[in-house]
Amino acid sequence: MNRTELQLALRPLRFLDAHADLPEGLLEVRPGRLMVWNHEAIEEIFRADQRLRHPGSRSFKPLLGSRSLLWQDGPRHAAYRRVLGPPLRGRRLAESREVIAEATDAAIIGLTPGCEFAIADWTRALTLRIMSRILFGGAGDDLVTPFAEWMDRALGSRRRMLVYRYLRGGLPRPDRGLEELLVARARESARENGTTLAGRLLATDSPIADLDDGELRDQLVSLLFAGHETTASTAAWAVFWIDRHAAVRDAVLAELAATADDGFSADNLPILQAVVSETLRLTPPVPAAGNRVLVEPWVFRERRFDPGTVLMPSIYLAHRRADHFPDPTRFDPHRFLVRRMTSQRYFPFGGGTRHCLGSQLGQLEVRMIVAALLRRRELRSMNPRAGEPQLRGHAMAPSAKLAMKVLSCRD
Ligand code: HEM
Repeated sequence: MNRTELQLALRPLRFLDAHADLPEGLLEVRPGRLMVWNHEAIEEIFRADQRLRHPGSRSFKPLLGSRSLLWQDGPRHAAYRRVLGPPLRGRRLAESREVIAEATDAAIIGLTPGCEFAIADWTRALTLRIMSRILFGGAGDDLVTPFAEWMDRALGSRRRMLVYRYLRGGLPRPDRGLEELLVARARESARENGTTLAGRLLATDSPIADLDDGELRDQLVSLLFAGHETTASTAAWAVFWIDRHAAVRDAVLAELAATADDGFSADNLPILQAVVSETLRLTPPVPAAGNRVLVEPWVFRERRFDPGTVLMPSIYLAHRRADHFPDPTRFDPHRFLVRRMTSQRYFPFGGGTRHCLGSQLGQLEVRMIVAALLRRRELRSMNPRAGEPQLRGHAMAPSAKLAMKVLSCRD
């Protein structure tokens, strides 16, 4: 490992901030490994995505499994997207609305006046329950609790994560008992309720119905992981940013007071949606999209990159370019009300053939959680300095120390 890689591993955000102004938007971390945030290069990479390889990160492969759809390529990957994509977008999202509303309702009841709670833990527990119900049809404490404990063991401490990554060959797998429980729950759900995500994965007419237990396990873990950590961080950051900006809070509250919409329609709640978009810009839960590996030579601005070069699209750096986002470190949802962002400059959900399958579901959850919280509780941050951007695993998540206090109930 060279000096640059060491700095990136030990102090990733400080390292990224120090390079944000590099005009070319490219940085060779070591020979054959390129961080990319130049918008023209990003456009080329996402356009060529089908011809690139997506091998996944060394540390996450043991966690999610070597056959996770996150690093499959070719027809098998396309089949996964055909099966999982439709229920997670468009009108079919209405099927998840009740699940999100019920789970959020139950979580808010526990927030009584005077209580202080860690916002990131609270949103994480909630979004894991939601994802578990969408996947299996039931939240199941026997499954959700050990899953959350395992995630915390793997990602809860940056120091521990570095030890796993560099000394133990990757993040830890869950206990065998939990893996077996996940698989059994999925097969049971598919027998009883074909409309769950597990039911769709295992439907007899699905192009991937031949899944063996090992490959099924990898997809269940991947969906639970990708579907809750990211959404939880976004919701927690959104609550934090709203708390820090009184004018934004007032504007969102006024918008909510003028409609009965629970957050389902972004069109009815443009200011709340702008808050979600700006949260995803300034504190993107996934700071770098998945690694891409060149299969053919690539020439960009007269520089030639050989096959085998690993490209790392940096969402964090692209979102902090001052020429694209004036005063980039300022939280300003207004930018999303006056301008349409292009997908090479703003890509919190990645792009190309790997564009996040849950982008619409994730934003829906965040809107509904934030809308319900603001409507029903008056909150204040107890220690805003703990809201300093930081990483949990590879993801950006507020510190477990960031606490909110319930000042009063509004319902
Ligand atoms: C605000 C919430 C979320 C954010 C910011 C987010 C972000 C991302 C990003 C950056 C990628 C990588 C894309 C790339 O490499 O180009 C990704 C992939 C993925 N996400 Fe999300 N995600 C979110 C919510 C969800 C949810 C709710 C699900 C639920 C199913 C989900 C499922 C996936 C899957 C399956 C992939 C892999 C897609 C593929 O490789 O074909 N995500 N997400």
